[in-house]
Amino acid sequence: MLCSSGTFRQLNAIRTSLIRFKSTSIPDNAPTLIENEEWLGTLEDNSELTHDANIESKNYVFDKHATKNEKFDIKILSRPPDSKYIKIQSALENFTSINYLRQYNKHNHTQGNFVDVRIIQCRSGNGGNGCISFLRDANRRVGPPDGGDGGDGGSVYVQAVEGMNSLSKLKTKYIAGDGKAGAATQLDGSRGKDILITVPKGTVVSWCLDPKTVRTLVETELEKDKQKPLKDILHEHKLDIDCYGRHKGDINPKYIQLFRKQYEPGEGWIYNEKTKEYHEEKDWFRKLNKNVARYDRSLDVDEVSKDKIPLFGVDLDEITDKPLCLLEGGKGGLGNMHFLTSVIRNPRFAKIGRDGLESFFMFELKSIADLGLVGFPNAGKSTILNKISNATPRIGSWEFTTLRPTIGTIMRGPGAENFTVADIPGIIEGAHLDRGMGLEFLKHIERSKGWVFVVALDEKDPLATLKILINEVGGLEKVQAKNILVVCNKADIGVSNPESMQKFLKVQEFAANQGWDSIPISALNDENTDILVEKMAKCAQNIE
Ligand SMILES: Nc1nc2c(ncn2[C@@H]2O[C@H](COP(=O)(O)OP(=O)(O)OP(=O)(O)O)[C@@H](O)[C@H]2O)c(=O)[nH]1
Repeated sequence: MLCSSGTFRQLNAIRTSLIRFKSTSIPDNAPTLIENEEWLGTLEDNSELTHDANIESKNYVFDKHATKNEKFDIKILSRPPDSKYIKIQSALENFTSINYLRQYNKHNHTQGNFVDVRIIQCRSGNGGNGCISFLRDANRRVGPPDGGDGGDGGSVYVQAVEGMNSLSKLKTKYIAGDGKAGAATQLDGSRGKDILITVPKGTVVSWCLDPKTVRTLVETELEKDKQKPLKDILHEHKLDIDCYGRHKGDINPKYIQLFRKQYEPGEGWIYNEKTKEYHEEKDWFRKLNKNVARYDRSLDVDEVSKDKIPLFGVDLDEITDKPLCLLEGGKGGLGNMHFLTSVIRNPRFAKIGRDGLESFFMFELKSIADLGLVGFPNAGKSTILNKISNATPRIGSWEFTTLRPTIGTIMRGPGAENFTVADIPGIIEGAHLDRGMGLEFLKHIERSKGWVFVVALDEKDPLATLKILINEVGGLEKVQAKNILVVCNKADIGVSNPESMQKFLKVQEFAANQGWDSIPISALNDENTDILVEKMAKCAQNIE
């Protein structure tokens, strides 16, 4: 395009003034000298910072989800004011999964897609480093500092969602992204990528040990005594842990304190051109660092207050609306633009980013269904589930057909609520004494609202069987805390035999004395199964 010389001169004048304006302007989002001095001034307070001041900042996030029941034995070693933390000691078995360790081959964890325990390594991202940079333009070789801050490291979150019923999709490692370093022209580094681990409703997430460390210990112990049961090894070894209460002054341990590998307050500088030693000799740097050390301490306090995991686990028994932060990313380091003061014109230093956190977590799927079927092998549990639900469990007339839980959803048509039922691995007599699969099976129905005891009427004494079952799952008192229904299956066998009727009546009387409902059915012939569904639906409702 052609233009007259006058217009050209005008355009040129505008361009020059724009360039001049740009080159001489002080960066607009960098803190000014006055702001920096004010900020450093606020750090001059000499009172001691304690993490008590901030203790509740993260706890409320977990409060709703921290498991209510104290599930295992702990010994208190010391408490404040004798120590900073509530120091506890507890057996190793509480911080690992026996089931997980028993099955060295990870494929053993699965039957189909069902996986109920995983030990997972998680790491939140490190913060990016602050940048050392100075504005440069045609007029100034070294202008004011303009090094941006490092980005914060990504965090690791967990959330219980609809539509999952296994932990099989979880990875063995989740690593959040590191924050990017800050850059010249006040550019802050980008935030590291967050990680969201989605799990099924009913998952409990607890802090645990690195399984490799535990295996090494187990192997060493087994070298000494090959016969020693795994359970005993894990029970005998104790672990000391630093804990914290629910709130300031609480002397009962509720949270495990996690610690970052972190620099000491006043450390964590990066220097350019001049060395650390050069700076440390200068009064102006020492004075600045005294204040910045206090800033570091405040970060420390903030981290300590956030880096806590409920001692007995995070109970995701409901869908969580918002993800819960398991490990928070490290904060990004300050760029040199924060250290411009009337004394320090050329801050050739910046702060490094804070470290992220690394930890192992045990994910256990605890409540897998509203109801759990409880019965010895061959009682007909799989057949029942097969008849009343969409599940297709394996059925066989031999013991231990069911090795992993099968979950069936019972659809009750419009207007009626559906419910889920789990057929769990067969209980055998002595399971509570660790025979067979031990009490592993119990954890799947521990949280179920109701238990459905299944006995077979072709047995000699179904009532005696029922009593043994009650004993195996923890005794009458424990059972009474649940909604209970007693099912007498195989009612077709000896149907014309009055003895069979007598067996049912005995069971019914015992059940009624406990306030429980009972029903005779023949799962095989589909007899009484419709009434069974109605009774089960009642059993699956919340206890008033
Ligand atoms: N006669 C008769 N046989 C039944 C009835 N219900 C189940 N059976 C048979 O009993 C055997 C065992 O049934 P399952 O349903 O596999 O028993 P289970 O309790 O699930 O057994 P595990 O999976 O080993 O715990 C099978 O041969 C079934 O056909 C019934 O009502 N009447």
